[in-house]
Amino acid sequence: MKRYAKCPLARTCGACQLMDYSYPNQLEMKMRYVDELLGQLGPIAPIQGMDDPTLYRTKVQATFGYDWKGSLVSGIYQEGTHLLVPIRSCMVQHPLADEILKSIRNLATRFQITAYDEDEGYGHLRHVLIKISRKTGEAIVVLVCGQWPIPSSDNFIAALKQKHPEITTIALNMNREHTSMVLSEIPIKVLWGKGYIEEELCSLTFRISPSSFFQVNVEQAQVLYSLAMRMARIGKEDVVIDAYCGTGTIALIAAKEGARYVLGIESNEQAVEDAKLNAERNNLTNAEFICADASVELKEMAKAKRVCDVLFLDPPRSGSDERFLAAAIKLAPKRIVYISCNPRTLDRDLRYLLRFSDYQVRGIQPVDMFPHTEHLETVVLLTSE
Ligand SMILES: C[S@@+](CC[C@H](N)C(=O)[O-])C[C@H]1O[C@@H](n2cnc3c(N)ncnc32)[C@H](O)[C@@H]1O
Repeated sequence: MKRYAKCPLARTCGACQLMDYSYPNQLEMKMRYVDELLGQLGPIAPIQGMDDPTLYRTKVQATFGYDWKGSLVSGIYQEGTHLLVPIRSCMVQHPLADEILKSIRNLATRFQITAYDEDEGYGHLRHVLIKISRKTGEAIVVLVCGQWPIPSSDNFIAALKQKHPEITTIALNMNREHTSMVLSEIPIKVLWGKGYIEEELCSLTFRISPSSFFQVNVEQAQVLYSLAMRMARIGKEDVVIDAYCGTGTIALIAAKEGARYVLGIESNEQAVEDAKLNAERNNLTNAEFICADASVELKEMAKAKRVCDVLFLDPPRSGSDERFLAAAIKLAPKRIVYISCNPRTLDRDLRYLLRFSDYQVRGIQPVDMFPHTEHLETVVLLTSE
């Protein structure tokens, strides 16, 4: 395992809660946590960590404000506070993000673009969201603003593009809400560029738009999805459902594995558009995508007695819900593969499935998708045989 220097900001910034521990110790702690929570439910395989647990994040969000000298800074709020910790370099983020943020700070100062003051409801730049492709090196930059236009907006965009030819999209999200959410509900508007980046995952190409979900650690996402596919054992005759499918990653990998038919269900319209284009881009004609609430759709499918051999679900941190889980039991797939970024809601949902059906947990596989933080992903296989 590669040696790395500990981050000097870890204690102040608070995003990397485990930075004080060596990486092997972090993996041990995560393993113990999963064991305490899920150990009674089924066998747990050793956690899959990274060889080099640094510079892995390809999605970066920074908040803008001022330091005590009045200079424009960007960073993150200290956990649970409104105290902005200025960050110039982060050891878990892709290095291009630090460079782009530095340029934005310099250009904003030059063009007298101010940081948005949430309490006063006054100022321009509130946050910047950056998404980077490891494969192509391209980047999307979303300017989250309380006011638009910002001073010299055209010159600012031209100068940013010139400084970073890697940026292929610059977009705007207006956010004047009193909220901790970075993006508001107002649709993101592309100001310049093609509107997406392309990433490679498990030998497929994926288009990622500014608002679509995509795993932030691409290297570990490949590990996660490969393990999920191994659990799913997809056969040539299998009908597969990928619920909460995002841009279609799991669905399309299952389609490539040779499933007869794959249906992806996702509630974010832009992500569904991306998923459809991703199917075309990868010449996969055995996958379809619909924009719907996963619980509503699965309930309809169960009512219509639709066939499903393998059901993947990869819900947000809040987990799935009883309507979805009850419909999954009724649909009776041969295998359920549950991918979760929150062991607590995973535990809650698994207990529901075990209580109200004959499904048994056959395998639990933790994957360290977020080294140095307290977060992790877990894949679980359930069958009723
Ligand atoms: C953890 S992400 C998983 C995405 C995808 N499987 C991947 O790995 O890229 C969860 C996804 O669920 C979607 N989502 C949230 N609530 C939903 C719902 N009720 N019905 C369908 N999709 C939902 C989100 O938009 C997001 O794309």
